[in-house]
Amino acid sequence: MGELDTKAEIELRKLENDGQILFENQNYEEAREKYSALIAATDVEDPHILLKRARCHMNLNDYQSAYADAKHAYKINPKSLEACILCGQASTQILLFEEALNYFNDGLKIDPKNKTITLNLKNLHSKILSDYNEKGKGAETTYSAVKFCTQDPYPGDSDLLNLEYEILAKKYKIPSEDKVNFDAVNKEEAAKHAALAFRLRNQDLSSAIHQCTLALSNEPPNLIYRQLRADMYLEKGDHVKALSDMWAIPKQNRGPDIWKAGGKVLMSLELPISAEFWFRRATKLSKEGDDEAAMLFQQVRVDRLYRPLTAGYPVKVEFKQFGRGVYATEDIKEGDIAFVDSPVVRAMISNPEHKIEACSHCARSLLTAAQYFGDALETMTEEEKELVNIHWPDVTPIYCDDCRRVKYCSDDCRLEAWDLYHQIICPKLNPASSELYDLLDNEGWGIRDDGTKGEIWGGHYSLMILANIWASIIMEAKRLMITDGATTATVTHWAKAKAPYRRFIAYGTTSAISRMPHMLPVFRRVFKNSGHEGVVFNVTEEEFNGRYYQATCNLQEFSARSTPYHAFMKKLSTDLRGFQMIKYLEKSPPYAGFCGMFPLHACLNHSCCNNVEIRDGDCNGTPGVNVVAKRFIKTGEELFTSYIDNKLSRNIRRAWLYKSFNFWCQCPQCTFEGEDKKECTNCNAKSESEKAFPCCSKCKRAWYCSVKCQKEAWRRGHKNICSKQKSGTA
Ligand SMILES: C[S@@+](CC[C@H](N)C(=O)[O-])C[C@H]1O[C@@H](n2cnc3c(N)ncnc32)[C@H](O)[C@@H]1O
Repeated sequence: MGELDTKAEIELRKLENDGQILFENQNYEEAREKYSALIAATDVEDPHILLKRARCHMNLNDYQSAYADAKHAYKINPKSLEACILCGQASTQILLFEEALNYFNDGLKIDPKNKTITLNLKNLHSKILSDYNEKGKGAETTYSAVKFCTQDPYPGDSDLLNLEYEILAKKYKIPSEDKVNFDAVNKEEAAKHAALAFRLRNQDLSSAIHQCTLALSNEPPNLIYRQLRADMYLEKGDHVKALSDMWAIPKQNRGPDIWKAGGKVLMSLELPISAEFWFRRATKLSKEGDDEAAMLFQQVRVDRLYRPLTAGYPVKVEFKQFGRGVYATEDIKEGDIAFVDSPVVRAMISNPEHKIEACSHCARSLLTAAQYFGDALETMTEEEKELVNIHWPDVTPIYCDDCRRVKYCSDDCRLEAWDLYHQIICPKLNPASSELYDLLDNEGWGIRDDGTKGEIWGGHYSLMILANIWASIIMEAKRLMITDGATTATVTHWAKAKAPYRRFIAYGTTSAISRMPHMLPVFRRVFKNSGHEGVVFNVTEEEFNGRYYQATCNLQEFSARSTPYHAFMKKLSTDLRGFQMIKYLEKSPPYAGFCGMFPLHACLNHSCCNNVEIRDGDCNGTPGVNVVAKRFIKTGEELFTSYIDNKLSRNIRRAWLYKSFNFWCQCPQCTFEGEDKKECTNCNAKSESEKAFPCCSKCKRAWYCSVKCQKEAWRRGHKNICSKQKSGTA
């Protein structure tokens, strides 16, 4: 046996040596074959061999395979500098720029001065820039958010519409069906009064309206007179009467302008569903050419959806050129909380380095004394240990009774999670879902359907975000179906169940399925079983892509601000013996990281000179986010967060934002900062010599061809951004 082993070992070593020699002789094809044979022959996955094969792939321009091997090596040993570099290089080639940046940054944590990484980062930036230049700056001004937003009705809107019609009938005496008197038509008499009305319109509006009324009493079905009177009522500011006339014009005869004008009146009467209905018709009839109608539609919709969320905060959500945005309704002082928000869905971020337990439902930290104090706990005196025992809160997790794979901080959380989503993905009830937890435990790796081992989930965030979204949609559809006494979940049930997630926009340039082709079958297996016959949910390709990018665009990291350590400190401060613990309490506690989708926070647009920052904070007693003013924000001003590292140079910032979020940033920082030393930041004149233009002596981020340009730029806005402290989202 021993001899056989040795023989096999010799064979393996020979394969490795041959591979090395072939590689050195630049015969990458054959070297790759040797390494493949070596990998197939060994049970133990060796990151060194994987990296060697990855290098062969790189030289053969097979970047996808190089990335797969390098990532495999990185998974086995995330502390390998080589793996970080190769992962970064391969992902740069396949245009996964964010991944590349993350890998290079990981590498810099291991070796902060690594020259290869510095060079590769330069290469990455120039790749992003060439992408940016290719796509062109022509797109900069053509962006209009309204084109991306649907006008589909929300489930339940038809009931609300009927309610609004009742209000119109009762309060404003506008009947839902027009009851026009078609008897006694005297066209000649009518025409005389109408002619007078036209003549008087610019001199005496009230008399003109009176004449038009006489015309209509002589010829009630005349739609021209009715529209004329509606227009004049609008001019006079008598909106309800104007609406009454517009209402009396049969639907098929209303032109887009009437629908739009009626929508405006309904908007002013605070009847949003009817207003949406009228603006929708105006948009449709104008063949989507009427941007004002489309914009008004979104403004009404946003107001009705977000007003409940902003109640009690000095902010409101409005729809403008860049879509939804958050605006101050009162002055907000520096350091004040503008609003707090809790996630509609959340999941823990996997951090194999320090795994801090937390409640998987509400994100409360379950940090133990052993995790905080480490080895010091062993060496403490008996009295000190006693202090820890008495004052460290009980953080024993409560497991799901059935699967025992999910932890909670309390029975309340366990029960709530069960009711809202967990029973759909509890492995005890739905065995297929154990795959999800296995993938979580293995950072997205597992055995694929074709029997090979490799990465299955390749997202930047926890796959439980998507799992929890779908599970909660299924649970809600099921609940609605049972409440209605139905045996199958209807289209309306599904639409209502999905409604909370319609608030989040999605943007992505590549297909999530092509990025991780092995994941969709797993989700399909898990969600086809809801434990209820009439509730069948198919994770379609569109659903997978859409939700994947919804999460990508809107997720925010957060963690519980108050941890068991803080509770311990508080209790200790009331204990006279507490002082002896001070020496152990210097380091801040480790946090359990979560990511979540927050409905109001997701409306914050980006600026490179952001005026708010996101901090961890409680919302209704559970961990959420606080949106805090970084400086004084005037009433009416928009609140901006930052999506990126603001310290990057202008062109890199803009290229990143374009690539990841599909917009060219036009914030003051981008407007009044230059990127080319030989181009005047103010007038765009190019330097005729090799010499750069003189730069702003303060911030050194703008170049001017003349003192005149410098002064002009300063006045126009450079002074507001010059030397402003740059910071990313906290
Ligand atoms: C998290 S959302 C912010 C809210 C978004 N405006 C909406 O209507 O849902 C991110 C998206 O908002 C838009 N956006 C954010 N900041 C922007 C800016 N400074 N200029 C143009 N569009 C921006 C982009 O479409 C981006 O993909």
